[in-house]
Amino acid sequence: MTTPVVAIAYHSGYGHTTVLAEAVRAGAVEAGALVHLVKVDEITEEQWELLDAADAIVFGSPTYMGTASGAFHQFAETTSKRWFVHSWKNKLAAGFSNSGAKSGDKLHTLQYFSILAAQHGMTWVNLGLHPGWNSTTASEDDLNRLGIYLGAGAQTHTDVGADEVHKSDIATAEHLGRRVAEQARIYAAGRAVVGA
Ligand SMILES: Cc1cc2nc3c(=O)[nH]c(=O)nc-3n(C[C@H](O)[C@H](O)[C@H](O)COP(=O)(O)O)c2cc1C
Repeated sequence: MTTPVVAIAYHSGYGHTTVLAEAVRAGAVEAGALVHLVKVDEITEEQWELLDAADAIVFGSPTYMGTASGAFHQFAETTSKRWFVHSWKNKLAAGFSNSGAKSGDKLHTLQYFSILAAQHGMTWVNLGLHPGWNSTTASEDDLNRLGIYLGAGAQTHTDVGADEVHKSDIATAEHLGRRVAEQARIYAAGRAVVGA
């Protein structure tokens, strides 16, 4: 059985989104993937090559002013060199974001990631979970407590440290990592069968 390679390309200004990136990594490793964590604001040429060789790239950023951070946008603009030659075409993609407010417009950040993926011809992997915390019998500790389908969302109060990222959001990010690794394995096996 092939080992899927998952890269997590993320930015975190103050460490909260780093906790989620590490959770995505833990989930993907649990599902048998080889995982590379790449901080996009410190990316090296070797790490660009890791992204180029990955089966899946998971994009992550805090939501700043209703979108991904400036550092992530700078990275995204630099990916245009890959876009020109379609070198990321048919890789899998997914995303996660953290915000201070419950919504905080982070859906827009996830939509932005999915459009970035589409521009590269990548195939988007959604969260694959029903919403949690949406009935009187549900709990704030449910998986996907923020009820997002497109990717993994997290909310962390703006006056707490990275050690207080919500455990449900961490578990949801782990779920995304497992799902991306599982989908990458299925995709790679299918490609081997059809010779693509
Ligand atoms: C410049 C800036 C802009 C922000 N914009 C938003 C926003 O649009 N919506 C929101 O809910 N939180 C916003 N926040 C709060 C961050 O999303 C939140 O603190 C997050 O946990 C930061 O993650 P990080 O530590 O990985 O940078 C903003 C924070 C900063 C510093």
